[in-house]
Amino acid sequence: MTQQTVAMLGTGKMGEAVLAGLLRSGRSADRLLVTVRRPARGAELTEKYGVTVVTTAEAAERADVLAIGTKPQDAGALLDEIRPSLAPGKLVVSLCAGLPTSFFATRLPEGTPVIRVMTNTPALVGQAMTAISPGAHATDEHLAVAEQMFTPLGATVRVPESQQDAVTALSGSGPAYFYLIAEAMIEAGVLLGLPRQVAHELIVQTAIGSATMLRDSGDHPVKLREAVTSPAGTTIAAVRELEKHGVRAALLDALEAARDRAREIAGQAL
Ligand SMILES: NC(=O)C1=CN([C@@H]2O[C@H](COP(=O)(O)OP(=O)(O)OC[C@H]3O[C@@H](n4cnc5c(N)ncnc54)[C@H](OP(=O)(O)O)[C@@H]3O)[C@@H](O)[C@H]2O)C=CC1
Ligand SMILES: O=C(O)[C@@H]1CCC=N1
Repeated sequence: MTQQTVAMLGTGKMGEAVLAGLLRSGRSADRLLVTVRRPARGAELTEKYGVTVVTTAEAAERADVLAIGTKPQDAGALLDEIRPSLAPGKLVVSLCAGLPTSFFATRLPEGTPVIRVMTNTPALVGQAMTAISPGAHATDEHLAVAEQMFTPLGATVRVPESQQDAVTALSGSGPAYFYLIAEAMIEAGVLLGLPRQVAHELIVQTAIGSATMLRDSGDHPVKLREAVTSPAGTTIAAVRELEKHGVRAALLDALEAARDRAREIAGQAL
């Protein structure tokens, strides 16, 4: 399959992570266009990645794939800019949390194929988790184009669009939860008297080791946790505190809140 030209419309934290991931995976910079709201941001992206900054109209004309990387709240205004210049056959790929493909379809020319993806910032290091859902006019060929775009950035999975708000709560926001836990564990190390840098190194390597075992062993997390938890040992003393403080229930509530917020964002944008 030939490399398509991808335009990232709205290149902030997530757009940049995808852009960097695409370049890192071997896509050439001359197949990548970006649009920005502020010229200084455009200059920064060109200097860092060698990509071309274009107007929204140029992106709509030149790119095969238009990736929407604005905040959901800014997507409507962007679509108003795209609509007059969008030629038939262009694929629109939304990175936006909450917004259904119908949000895009109703604001773009009839028949425009739209794919909704939920990816995450580890795209920067080739470890993204991307969930892909086709909208009304997206064919298997369009899905293949989206997969060709995101597979080099990490893992991909196809999900029904109805599951995308849940996906957003789990893997879209997921890195933030792991960083929060890492931050808290490093603080605990400081509380226990370790130098901050040592605590940082211990927790980062422990996170990498644990994540690698989770992925590579194929074992359920319960089995891996039990293997660490010696009878009358140290781990069970900590686990008792975590359970006492409701960490499990907090995570259930937290992810439900994230899912609900995705729905609310959609409700506000429609
Ligand atoms: N951050 C994350 O981890 C994830 C984010 N997402 C989704 O990705 C999208 C972007 O999020 P994030 O990167 O965090 O947000 P940012 O605010 O960092 O990025 C959005 C970018 O869009 C730019 N922008 C807004 N309107 C326009 C326009 N009309 N033309 C060109 N550029 C425009 C903004 O410019 P300016 O700099 O002027 O504000 C900004 O650079 C959201 O929809 C979010 O739901 C999905 C998964 C994970
Ligand atoms: O916080 C957000 O809304 C975005 C979507 C998923 C991760 N970050």
